Amino acid sequence: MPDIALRAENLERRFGGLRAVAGVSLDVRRGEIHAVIGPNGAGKSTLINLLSGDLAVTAGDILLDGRSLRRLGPDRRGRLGIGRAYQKTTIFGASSAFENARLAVQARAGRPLALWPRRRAEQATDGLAEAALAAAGLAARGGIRADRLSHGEQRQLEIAMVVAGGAHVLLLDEPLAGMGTEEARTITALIRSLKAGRAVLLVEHDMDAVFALADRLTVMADGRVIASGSPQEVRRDQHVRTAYLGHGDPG
Ligand SMILES: Nc1ncnc2c1ncn2[C@@H]1O[C@H](COP(=O)(O)OP(=O)(O)OP(=O)(O)O)[C@@H](O)[C@H]1O
Repeated sequence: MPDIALRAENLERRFGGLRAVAGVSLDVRRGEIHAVIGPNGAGKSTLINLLSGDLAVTAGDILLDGRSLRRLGPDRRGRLGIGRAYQKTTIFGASSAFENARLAVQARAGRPLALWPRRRAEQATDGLAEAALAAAGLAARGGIRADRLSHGEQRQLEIAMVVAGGAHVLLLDEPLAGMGTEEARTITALIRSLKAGRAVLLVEHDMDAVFALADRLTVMADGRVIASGSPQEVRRDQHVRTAYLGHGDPG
């Protein structure tokens, strides 16, 4: 049986007369990176917003391990294990990278850790924060003020915070946007390392990264899925080549 963590069923979102997402179904399995690609305006960001709970669905459903999330807001979804890396909006610039990671652990921990003896709770929180920083390649940068980190490191920190928050489903919206080659390589390796034990949904315009990372690819255009399958299958799909990738080889 496929190990489906997150499922979108006939998802739809209208903005007035526009169907930005028009009946999208897809699965994200544990241990896999499922990339969603498509031209500008295809509905990719809207889809991520529907999955995270930042936007309400017009129709359809979202299932996390079989449980409907449709009526839950982003905070509830976060506590159930859906983590979204927002572009810098969650980082406190004046706090250190470590303190940011620590806050993310505390936000997840809530009551359970609060019931522990104070010293033990603090040690556990620190340990989880350090582990998350290490997982994001920032083990040596914990003491640096977040606003002094490079652009790429700040993106690493956002990912560390999602990991620190205990997410097992990760929603990544253009994690490579605005990155230089070296930074993109670091983040690509980081994303690859995250899929062990987690389900990753990745929206990304960098096709080199997409084809390097994706285990499964869904192509959207005009709010609909026009193709879905392995990267090799999608690459061969004539409809996709015409609609999006152009006639040339995508890379
Ligand atoms: N809040 C909104 N109100 C009205 N229309 C919206 C809103 N958000 C998105 N849209 C429209 O929905 C469609 C899909 O937009 P969306 O941002 O999801 O596409 P996208 O695939 O993420 O594009 P890009 O690759 O440029 O980020 C577009 O036509 C967009 O103008």
